[in-house]
Parts: sequence; C-alpha cells; structure tokens
Amino acid sequence: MAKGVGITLKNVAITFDSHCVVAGANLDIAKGEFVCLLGPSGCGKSTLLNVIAGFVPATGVVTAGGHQVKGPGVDRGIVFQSSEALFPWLTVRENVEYGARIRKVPARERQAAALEYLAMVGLSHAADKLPSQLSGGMRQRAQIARVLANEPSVILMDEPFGALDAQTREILQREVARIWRATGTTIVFVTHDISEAVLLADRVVTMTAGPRATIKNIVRVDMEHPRDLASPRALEIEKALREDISAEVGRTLRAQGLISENVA
Ligand SMILES: Nc1ncnc2c1ncn2[C@@H]1O[C@H](COP(=O)(O)OP(=O)(O)OP(=O)(O)O)[C@@H](O)[C@H]1O
Repeated sequence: MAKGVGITLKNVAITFDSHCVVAGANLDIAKGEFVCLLGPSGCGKSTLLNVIAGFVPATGVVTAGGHQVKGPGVDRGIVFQSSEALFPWLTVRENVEYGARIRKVPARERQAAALEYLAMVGLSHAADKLPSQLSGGMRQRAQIARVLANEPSVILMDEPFGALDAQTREILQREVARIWRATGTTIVFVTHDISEAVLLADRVVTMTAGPRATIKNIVRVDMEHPRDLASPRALEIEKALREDISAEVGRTLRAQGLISENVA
C-alpha cells in the first residue's frame, strides 16, 4: 500500500431536514487502501460515500488527498450501481473519453487513453457500441473505465455489482482487485455483501443501524490476494462480520417492534 494521505473523516455528521442519518463518523483511510463500508440497510453507507464525493454536505471535516472536500472533484471518481450512469447517446469509447474531452485534452491523446482503459477492463471489443447494446456486467466495466480514464486518486464505488448475476459479479470483483493492485488507487466500496467485503478490502468498516448511525467496528482482512473465501481465515472474518451486522439488524427490528426483545 502506498504511504500518504488518503481520506479522513473527522466527526462527520449528516442531517436531512433535522433527521440525523450519520452522527460523528471518524475514519482515516490511507492512500492506496481498499476500504469496504458495510452496514444494515438504510444506515447511511451511500450517504457517507456521497459526502466523500462532495455531492452531499455534512458537518465535521472530510479531506481527500490532504484537501478539504467542498464539492465534487476529478480527484474522486464514482462508480454507481446503476448502469444508467453512462451517457446512452455516446458510444462506450466516447463515454470513457468524456472527462478528457471536457478538460480539452487533444482528440488523439484522449482516444488512445480511452482505448487503454477499455483494454484494462477487457472491453476493447465493445468500444464502438452504445451502452444499450451491452450486458449489465459490460456496462459496469465501461463505468469503471470511464472513472479510471480521469486518473482519480480515489475511486468511490456504491454497490457497483449489486445488480449483477453471481458469476458476473465474481468475475468483476476479481477484476477490480487486479485493477486496484495495478493502479494503487484508494478505493472506498459500499456493499451489503459480506463475502465481497472479505474478498476485496484491506479493512472492512461496519456501521451501526441508523438513525444517528456511526462507525461500529473496523476489521482488518489480513489475507494476501487473490483470496480464497473458503479458507479458514476468510470464514473466520466473515463470521465475525456477520455477527456484527446481525446484531445491528436485530437492534433495528427490535426498536421497530418487528421481533421480540428475546430474539438474539
Ligand atoms: N437526499 C436525502 N434526503 C433525505 N433523506 C435522505 C437523503 N438521502 C438519504 N436519505 C436517508 O438517509 C438514510 C440513509 O440512506 P442511505 O441510502 O445512505 O443508506 P444505505 O446504508 O446506503 O442503504 P442501503 O444499504 O439500503 O442502500 C435513509 O433513511 C435515507 O432515507
């Protein structure tokens, strides 16, 4: 992992119309680190990611690369779950070139760069297709290439594979791990999927159930890549995470009166 400043959250709180979603989150993410955010549904994972992206305001301090986050920036790329994030009227190559076009990079240079990033995600053959002509997995590859083409120091991924079938998801998870190792980018990855977190993360950050959610635990995944999810260490980490999340889900359901106080 590259040493240096990645992302810091200091006492970050997020409130919508006097409803406090996240209360006092503190976290230091090193440059080049892969961190997964895991937590019960609705606890505020996506919202926290959007705060780092600069889309959602918060109190407290958020920094990326040593600079305070005050809005969106090309230093932070975001990959969404929805493949509708691609511009449907542009080809895959044009989508990947888009950021460079806005920055007025000369056509030849940006085309060459786009083809390089499309090759990195295994999509060279689809460069001239429209997003509507691609499968869900190919669209997510295109989104990743588009983000990589802006050479961000941070990539924020919001359940990027949540809508894909299990086989495609597994292939893309391995691809992301490979690209992360090759580029040394800092990645913050929101997921519901405990196995996905164990497969990918240096550290898994679990959150308490909302409202007023906060960071519950930080679990280091001390395993080499590529990881074997059937190994005893992976199963042990997965079990600890599952217990952590189940306790939070149980707390929410009890608070809502949906299960009795006696259910663990
Ligand atoms: N723009 C907004 N205005 C008002 N409330 C919002 C807004 N964005 C998010 N919320 C609320 O913040 C809470 C957290 O939502 P968020 O989508 O961040 O949770 P999550 O942990 O990512 O959920 P899931 O795992 O189900 O995707 C929810 O109660 C949601 O309704």
